[in-house]
Amino acid sequence: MFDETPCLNPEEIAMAGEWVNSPRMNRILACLPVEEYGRHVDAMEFVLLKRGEVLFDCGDKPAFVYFPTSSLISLTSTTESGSSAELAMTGNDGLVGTTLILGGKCATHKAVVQSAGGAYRLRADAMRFELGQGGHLLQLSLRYIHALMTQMAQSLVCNRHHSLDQRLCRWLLLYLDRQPGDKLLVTHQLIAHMLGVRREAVTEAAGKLQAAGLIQYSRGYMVVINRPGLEARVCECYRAVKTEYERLFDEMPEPAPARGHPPGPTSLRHAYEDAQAMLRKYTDIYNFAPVGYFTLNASRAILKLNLAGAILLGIKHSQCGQHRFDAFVKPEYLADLQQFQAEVLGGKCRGNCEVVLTATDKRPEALVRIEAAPDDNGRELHMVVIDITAEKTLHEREQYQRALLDNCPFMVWLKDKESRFLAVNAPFAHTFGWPSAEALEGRTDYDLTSRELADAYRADDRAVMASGEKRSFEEQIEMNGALRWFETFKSPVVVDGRNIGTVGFSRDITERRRMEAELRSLAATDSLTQLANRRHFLARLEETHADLLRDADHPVAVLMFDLDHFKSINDSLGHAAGDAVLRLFSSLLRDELRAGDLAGRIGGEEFAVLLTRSNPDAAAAFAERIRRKVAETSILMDQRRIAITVSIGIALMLAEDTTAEQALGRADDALYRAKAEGRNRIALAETPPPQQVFRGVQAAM
Ligand SMILES: Nc1nc2c(ncn2[C@@H]2O[C@H](COP(=O)(O)OP(=O)(O)OP(=O)(O)O)[C@@H](O)[C@H]2O)c(=O)[nH]1
Repeated sequence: MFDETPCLNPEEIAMAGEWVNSPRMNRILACLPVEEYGRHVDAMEFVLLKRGEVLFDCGDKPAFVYFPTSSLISLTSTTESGSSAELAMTGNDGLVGTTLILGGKCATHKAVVQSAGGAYRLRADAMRFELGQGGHLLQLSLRYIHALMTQMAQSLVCNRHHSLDQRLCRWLLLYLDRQPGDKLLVTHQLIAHMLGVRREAVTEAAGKLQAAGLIQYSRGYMVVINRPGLEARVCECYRAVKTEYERLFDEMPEPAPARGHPPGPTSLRHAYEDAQAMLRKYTDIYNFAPVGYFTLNASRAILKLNLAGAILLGIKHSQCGQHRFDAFVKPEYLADLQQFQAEVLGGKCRGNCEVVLTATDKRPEALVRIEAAPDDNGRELHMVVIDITAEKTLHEREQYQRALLDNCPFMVWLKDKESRFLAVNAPFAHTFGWPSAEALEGRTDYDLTSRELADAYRADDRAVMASGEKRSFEEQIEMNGALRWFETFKSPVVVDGRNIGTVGFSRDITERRRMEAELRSLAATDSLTQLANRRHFLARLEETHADLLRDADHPVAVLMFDLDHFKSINDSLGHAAGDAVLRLFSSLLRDELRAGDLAGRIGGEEFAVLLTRSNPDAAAAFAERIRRKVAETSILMDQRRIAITVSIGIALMLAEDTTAEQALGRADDALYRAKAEGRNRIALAETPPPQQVFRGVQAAM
């Protein structure tokens, strides 16, 4: 029938290339509502058809339905003797594969590419599924078949009753209406074939049209240069077909890019561009949304889904219709999903449901939140599916972190670089008397404490951020009327090498401090007398000596005391009585001390006293007061009155002393002398001269 084998010449490629890229160039596809269009487009495949290519032959089972955009397809019928004629032609006005739509198994005609160009094709099974949905595509397809039958019937009438000139005009105009541009890549032989007449007759008729200035032809192609002239000359068969085709598109509810009068190539192109722009926008929003969009029918077959949805399920975007959503849901969640669907379709207001999707080869199991609404008829479910696995994991991790923080015995806080609290733990909020940790978020130290303290904390934070170093300190803060000790650690929070805030830990160490003080005191105290023990007394003696070396203007006196004949008390009355005497003497001693002075028990019944900022006279007066008080005191025990006396040695600590114990040694020597001289008396160490010290004391004795 065609003298060329299937091919594309450069001119055809240029023409096709100009038009190939938009499914909306096909008027049926352009008439589909955007939603339905979006669903089909993904399943379609673009093909560049070569002139002479047979899409299917009579008796074939068509594997695809074609929606030509810039190609033109002839539907032809061939007799047993081999002669053929064109039944109808289909271009961007329709589809090829009507057998499928009408439910037939095999094609009753042949579909052959008459003019090379582009087409989109949909697999037969996908088309059947779409037709089964009863949507706009079905309506349009049936209407198109009606228009096609009109074209066939009109061709039959025309071929029988009208002149070849008119038939040629009809054929050329039908051709032009179905493909872009005004150029027809046809030979006289081809036209003759299509019209079922001899080539010479076509050449003659074409010659007339060319002579009338309506067309121009050269070998292989024809250009229409006066379309109105052709329309004036054509018979009514063309207009009958055209009217039917316009009705097909005009009565569709959805606005189509091409309406009203037959669009010329330019207006058609604009309409396509607008439609394409709108589609691109819509498709982008729909497909690149960060959540999955799904439309399910009553049995939860996926009618439509976007790119994110396809990725979530691990299926191809074009595979909608082949899957049920249930296949991706873990079985234990199916009942809830079904109930959710029933409630949504039944108009009950259920916010969402959460189900777990089974793992795919691209991702592990995913927890998704589904929000849904019914379509207008309450039959389909429009779902937004959000993968909340990460959100849930994050939430759980936050709960763990919160538990960790709240159960931490420290107060913990995080501050931004403006010293605003980003997070604090429950102990922190509790310590400052706030109802919850959350209530402190966004607040500052100025909301918690005095301006002065808040200023200091702010300065600390800045110092930590500026230096990038940790800081720790102990401080005493008045809290609820009581002074409490806190130990605080602050560190910078570093992200990508920048200090963006601080993290702090603090704990109340009031009790620890109290215990430490108690331990220190216990370690320094003689348990029997509650005076300083020997170790503590000697330590203080050392410190005092060091002070004296720095400041010799404040003399220090060291006194040694020893109870006289103490052994006899022990021996005669027992050890407990001896202890009682030691305690009594200690209390007498303590009563005479000024602040800054220290008394210690440095041996069994030996005591020492350190008098700071003293002088020989004052030290002697102190010693004398003690001696007299002891002598005047007696203890009644086992109905016996026990009299006690004490001997005392005094020495001044000298700046020349190389050790503190030298002064103690001199006081001990003086004590020894006091004992030797008869006890119950005071003796002053050799240096400084004794007469200075004893002035007035001797007189008292
Ligand atoms: N009850 C009691 N006795 C103690 C304690 N420590 C030491 N002693 C006794 O104190 C006595 C000290 O006796 P001595 O050193 O001989 O001195 P003294 O009897 O006081 O005689 P002079 O010091 O020379 O007057 C001993 O009997 C010790 O056992 C103590 O903690 N309690």
